[in-house]
Amino acid sequence: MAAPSEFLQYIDDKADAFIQRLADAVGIPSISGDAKRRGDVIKMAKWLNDQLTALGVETKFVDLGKQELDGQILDLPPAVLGKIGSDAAKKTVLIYGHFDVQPALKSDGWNTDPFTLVVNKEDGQLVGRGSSDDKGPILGWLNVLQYHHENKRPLPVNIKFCFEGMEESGSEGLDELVERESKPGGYFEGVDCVCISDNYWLNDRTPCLTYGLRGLTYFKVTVTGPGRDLHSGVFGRTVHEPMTDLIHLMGRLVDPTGKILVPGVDEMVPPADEEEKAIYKALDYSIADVQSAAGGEVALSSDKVEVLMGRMRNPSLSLHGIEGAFSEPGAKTVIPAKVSGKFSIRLVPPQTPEAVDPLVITYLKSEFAKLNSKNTLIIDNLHGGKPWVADHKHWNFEAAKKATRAVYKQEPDLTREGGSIPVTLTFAESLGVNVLLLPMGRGDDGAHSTNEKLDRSNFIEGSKLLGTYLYELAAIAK
Ligand SMILES: NCC(=O)N[C@@H](Cc1c[nH]cn1)C(=O)O
Ligand SMILES: [Zn+2]
Ligand SMILES: [Zn+2]
Repeated sequence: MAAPSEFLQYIDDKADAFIQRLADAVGIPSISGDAKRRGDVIKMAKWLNDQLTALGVETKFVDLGKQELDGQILDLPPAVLGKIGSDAAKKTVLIYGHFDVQPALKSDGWNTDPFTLVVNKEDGQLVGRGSSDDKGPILGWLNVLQYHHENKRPLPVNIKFCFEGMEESGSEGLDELVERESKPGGYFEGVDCVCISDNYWLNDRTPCLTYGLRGLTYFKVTVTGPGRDLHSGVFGRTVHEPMTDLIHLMGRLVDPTGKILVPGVDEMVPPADEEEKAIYKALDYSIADVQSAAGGEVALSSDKVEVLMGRMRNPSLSLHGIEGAFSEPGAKTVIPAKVSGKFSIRLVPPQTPEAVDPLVITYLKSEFAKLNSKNTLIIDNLHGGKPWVADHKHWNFEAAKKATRAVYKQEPDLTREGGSIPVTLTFAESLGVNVLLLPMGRGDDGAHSTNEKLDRSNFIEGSKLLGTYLYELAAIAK
């Protein structure tokens, strides 16, 4: 069943109003990882709830409990659940998205205020934190709802919504909710398939459907010893310096070619055979794409297949930062008393946090022991999630393929994503249904980075895609 042309026209006609709504959403700095912004994440939950109810969705907030962050006990932002339609003759699709964002400061290198959406008339870019990850896609669903509500048109499928405000910080509390509500009599009872729009095309020209995500395990490694910060002229070469120990440990985790040095981690993953490599070779991707998205000529290899496998089917270990280190301008001659290094490992099947974490912990302890340092090592695992791979021949993917052809007049790439959305696997396992990732944004959107953007055409055509997918779902026999 093709989407009505009236729907497609409506999305074009309302484009400016939809962009204004995106500006309103971006204007709420809903940073889940910053204790000071927790009120804004909750404000964003309320904003989204108001939008949904105004468009005819029956909603409810679900309290997810409390969290300890930066030494404070904070309320977790509520999940926003919704449902619209209960026609037993129609399929029921569960839509997930997240309304929290990554931190962003103008001083990180943004050209404009991250929380004021800038509409660039020349190149059509909508610049602001969350424009692509994940407020734009969430609002794409609202755009679809608005057409049906305003024009009193029935939706082609029943929809259930699950929106959370902690995705960028480990989705605390969500797995329990999903597991509970997937049981008979639960909120998600009757769901036939799941759709998540929260990742990106591989490049800036070819839409894609995504059937895999990497998992994640995130560590904080603290080295402490001195009772307070010290003068390096007085204590240099006199005491064990926490930063020296930490840098040594961090330097033993991964080599400059990306090889993970923790014994057993890379080795868990079987090498790709020629048949699998052919999948990556066929994708519309080039070294120029990765370099243009990265903003520098920094690809690890000149072989496209190697680069794609590094992102899609191999694990990676990234060093993220050091808390407690001197990082201000100037030349302070300090020996920091306590420093915490942060790193994470992206996991691929068959890796799980349960299998990888002990290897990391044992290795860090043995490397630290070799230093004969009198400092203390503390290892914390902050959060984790398993990788996920789906059947891309399922009717859920078929519907999305048809929708992509209809809207973009292109065949979508089939990709595995390098990022992580831990709840995806929980949906797949708890509900026992197929999960599809249907991205709206492009590979160069700069999610998690400075000057994050969503192209106007991706927002508008992407809204058409999401609506058309619902019509194509309705047309396919289960
Ligand atoms: N768009 C999905 C995404 O960005 N997911 C995050 C999840 C995460 C986990 N810990 C912090 N963030 C990702 O980094 O992949
Ligand atoms: Zn996201
Ligand atoms: Zn993200």
